[in-house]
Amino acid sequence: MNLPHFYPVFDSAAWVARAMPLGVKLVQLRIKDAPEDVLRDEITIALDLCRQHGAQLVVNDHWQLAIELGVDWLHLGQEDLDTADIPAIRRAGMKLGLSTHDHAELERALALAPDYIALGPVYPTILKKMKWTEQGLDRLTEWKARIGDIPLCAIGGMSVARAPGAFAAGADMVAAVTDITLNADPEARMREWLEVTA
Ligand SMILES: Cc1ncc(COP(=O)(O)OP(=O)(O)O)c(N)n1
Ligand SMILES: Cc1nc(C(=O)O)sc1CCOP(=O)(O)O
Ligand SMILES: [Mg+2]
Repeated sequence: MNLPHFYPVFDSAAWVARAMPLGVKLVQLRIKDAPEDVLRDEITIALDLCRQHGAQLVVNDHWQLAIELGVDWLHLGQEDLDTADIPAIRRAGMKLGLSTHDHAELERALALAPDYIALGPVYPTILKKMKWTEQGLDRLTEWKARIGDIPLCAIGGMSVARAPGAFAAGADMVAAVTDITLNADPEARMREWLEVTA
């Protein structure tokens, strides 16, 4: 499967609106802790924006809403897998990306035949508290050898400067949050990302 190499992750449709005119073709909407009506509105707006611009929207966590709203892609972590209805997600024709952080999680993910596998945190992240320390680039190489043709996404502390190293180590895609959202000029930063991942 040919997925774009740049995969920004945002917490609102407003960010998706900023990314679309720049030519971003794959974006994740990752909204934690919002009421269902807000989530529904945000996903609907982001989905419309992505469709207008020929981009793919990945919804994080909220698989029931993603099915209801006709989203094509879903991202789930290991805890999400404990409660998600994978057969229902597959029946809805959705493609699935899964988080992994250790070997057991990787084997669990592979058993579900995902459409991409994410490994993180490749570098330390300031976005959220995690029990895993940085995985490092060698781990990306190890993951790629194990998963073969399944696209591998590097996440956690990724930056424009770090992206080439992740690709050289075996990543097919690089996901980033704060390198964009905390930048003084997020649009310029996204353009840099598009250049380095072209
Ligand atoms: C591309 C990508 N990789 C990993 C994650 C993390 O998912 P998860 O472990 O479920 O944690 P939350 O993002 O839900 O806090 C992701 N969202 N995207
Ligand atoms: C949401 C997320 N998941 C991770 C994982 O390792 O599963 S790391 C991460 C945060 C990514 O944000 P930033 O690019 O700002 O480090
Ligand atoms: Mg999750």
